[in-house]
Amino acid sequence: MSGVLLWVVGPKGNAASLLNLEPRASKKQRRPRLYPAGVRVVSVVSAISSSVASPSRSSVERVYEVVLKQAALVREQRQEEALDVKKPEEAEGLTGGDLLNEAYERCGEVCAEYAKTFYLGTLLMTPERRKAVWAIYVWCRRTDELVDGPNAAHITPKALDRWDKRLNDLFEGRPYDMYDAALADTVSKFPVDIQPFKDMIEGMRLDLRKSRYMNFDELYLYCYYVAGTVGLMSVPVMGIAPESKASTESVYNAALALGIANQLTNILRDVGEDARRGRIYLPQDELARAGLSEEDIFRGKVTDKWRAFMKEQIKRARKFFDEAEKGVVELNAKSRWPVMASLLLYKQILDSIEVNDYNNFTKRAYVGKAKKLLSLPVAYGRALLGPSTD
Ligand SMILES: CC(C)=CCC/C(C)=C/CC/C(C)=C/CC/C(C)=C/[C@@H]1[C@@H](COP(=O)(O)OP(=O)(O)O)[C@]1(C)CC/C=C(\C)CC/C=C(\C)CCC=C(C)C
Ligand SMILES: [Mn+2]
Repeated sequence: MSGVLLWVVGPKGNAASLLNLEPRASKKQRRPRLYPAGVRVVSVVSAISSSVASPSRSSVERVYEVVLKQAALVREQRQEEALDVKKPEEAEGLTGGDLLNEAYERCGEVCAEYAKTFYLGTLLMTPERRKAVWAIYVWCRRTDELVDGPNAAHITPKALDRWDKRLNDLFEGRPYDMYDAALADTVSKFPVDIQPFKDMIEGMRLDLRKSRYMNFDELYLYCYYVAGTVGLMSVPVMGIAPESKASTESVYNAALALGIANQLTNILRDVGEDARRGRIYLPQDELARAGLSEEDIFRGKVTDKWRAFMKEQIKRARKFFDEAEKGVVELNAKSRWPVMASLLLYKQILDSIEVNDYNNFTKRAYVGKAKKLLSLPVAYGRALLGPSTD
């Protein structure tokens, strides 16, 4: 893949590079690389904007507006399905093509490389849904890599503006490279709104300028941007079970909750690692109420105050997981299991923090292979439950 980061820092694209497919390399050479190495990035400051960034409302209210908008789009699709309008699976032959198939295949390779368990889970989905989830995954991974990858030190708000512009282009059917082409095809087939994608970029902008969160309201908005958005992007593709009687909004809320729960868990797992980068993704007011200072975090000593604080943070993350779990059973049958499995696996990171006696400063919480394997039949059993029908 060529020119991805170059495009971010300053497009060199021309009409021919809109579908930037390389000749197929040998299997060994084909390890997916998200960005070319050694690209110099120009530093220019730029203004930051977001449709959900308005200071007068709470974060929950702002995010809920996006949920409603996205839910309305999917409600329309469900009505069309009820009227037997052509489904994306059936439309495959109309939009297929070797280049597009190869683009999706590459997205699958990236998923398999970066998130093996998740990739295996997607194999349970229908081919169309699986390919679409891969395309979304790759876009999310690349977006995160901009601020967390090898070139992160050079990424500026201006570079993110370019990535944003490129997103607009692909939603309008003008993809810049093959990964974008896969996503462009996905968003043309499924009722996916651009807003959650834009909001994820906004989360990355936030990461460039902010390293402290005054209260949970601020942290919630950050978690929505970088993770809740993934839930909103995924539901239109995973689909809601046709027999589900749950409201579309409630399913979206559950999807949002899963993203928030995952990100809160990420944050709690990575406290030490983040502190070493000068970052504290914990609500400052709650830290103060627990009698903890920034120095306590940087010192990284597990004290009774820290344990008590962590217990509350873990309790809150678990509430979001519980909220999410109620929605998983409303998804299409073939999407339920992988989502439930990922939920159970991520939730267990919280258990592991407890097992580590809340030492998330120097001990990394992880879920061992045996526990991972055991989660699969448990997830299967819960996924079998199926949607609410009354
Ligand atoms: C009704 C219902 C419950 C539906 C399910 C909806 C659904 C599938 C939700 C998915 C939630 C999810 C997996 C969110 C991702 C959260 C996450 C971990 C975000 C990470 C952000 C930044 O984190 P940070 O930089 O702090 O951490 P790292 O050290 O970098 O890890 C992300 C890295 C953002 C980028 C996100 C991704 C690459 C994951 C994208 C995943 C998908 C598109 C597929 C989701 C599908 C399944 C089956 C889980
Ligand atoms: Mn990251």
